[in-house]
Amino acid sequence: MPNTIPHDDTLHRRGLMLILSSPSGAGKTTIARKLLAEDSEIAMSVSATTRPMREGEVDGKDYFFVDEAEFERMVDASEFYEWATVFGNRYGTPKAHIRDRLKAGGDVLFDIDWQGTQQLFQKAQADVVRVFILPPSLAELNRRLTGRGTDAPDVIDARMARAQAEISHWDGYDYVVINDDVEGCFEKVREILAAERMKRTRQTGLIDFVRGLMAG
Ligand SMILES: Nc1ncnc2c1ncn2[C@@H]1O[C@H](COP(=O)(O)OP(=O)(O)OP(=O)(O)O)[C@@H](O)[C@H]1O
Ligand SMILES: Nc1nc2c(ncn2[C@@H]2O[C@H](COP(=O)(O)O)[C@@H](O)[C@H]2O)c(=O)[nH]1
Repeated sequence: MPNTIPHDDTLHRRGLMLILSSPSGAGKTTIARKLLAEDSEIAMSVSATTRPMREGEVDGKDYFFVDEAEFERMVDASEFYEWATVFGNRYGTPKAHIRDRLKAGGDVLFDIDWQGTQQLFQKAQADVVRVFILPPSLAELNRRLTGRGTDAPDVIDARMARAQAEISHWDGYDYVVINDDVEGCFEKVREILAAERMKRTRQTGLIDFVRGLMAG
């Protein structure tokens, strides 16, 4: 049995599913982009949506933009891990590639709402890490949605009107982080990810190493 310390620990643990949820505009996408830029062990789950594409978004990178009929076909064909209607549009997490990536020890990052989080947690409890991001205030949330400049005033109003209902799901998460400043929030999410990666139950590759130590 091997009793040397495994060097490449990506080969020695199961991947995890890191979920970021928040009311719209609190900063999930901002934190997710930073994480993806700095951490090569995590990859984004790209959702499918019926929402119209925003300026600057890229099909296949930000979302797979599909029409109602295609979304319905994907639901019928069981192509989604989870799906939900959010702000009047449909969003879903395609299964393709996620299972294989987790098995190979790669992590997957999800930017999904509380409904999707509940569904993923029911299906893959042991692999799921749930992080809820709060804005420092509702006024600041409004400023961020407006300042982003991607949505019409009626869309922003609808998202603000849902903000408190979204926040009410905060207690269905393992971690809650206030996104007051981007760097501070990002550091906290990074620390959560680092600690979760070290969980004994995920470090399957250590079993042989520990057995070797125990055997002397
Ligand atoms: N800590 C922060 N301070 C100031 N502005 C921020 C902060 N975090 C994010 N922002 C800005 O707020 C806006 C909304 O952020 P972002 O798009 O990341 O939110 P989101 O939670 O992904 O929203 P949605 O759910 O609608 O996709 C962006 O313009 C972003 O640059
Ligand atoms: N349940 C799911 N929710 C999703 C998914 N992809 C995104 N979302 C959530 O939708 C809202 C709005 O997103 P936006 O890009 O239109 O601003 C936000 O809360 C996302 O987290 C998904 O696949 N499943």
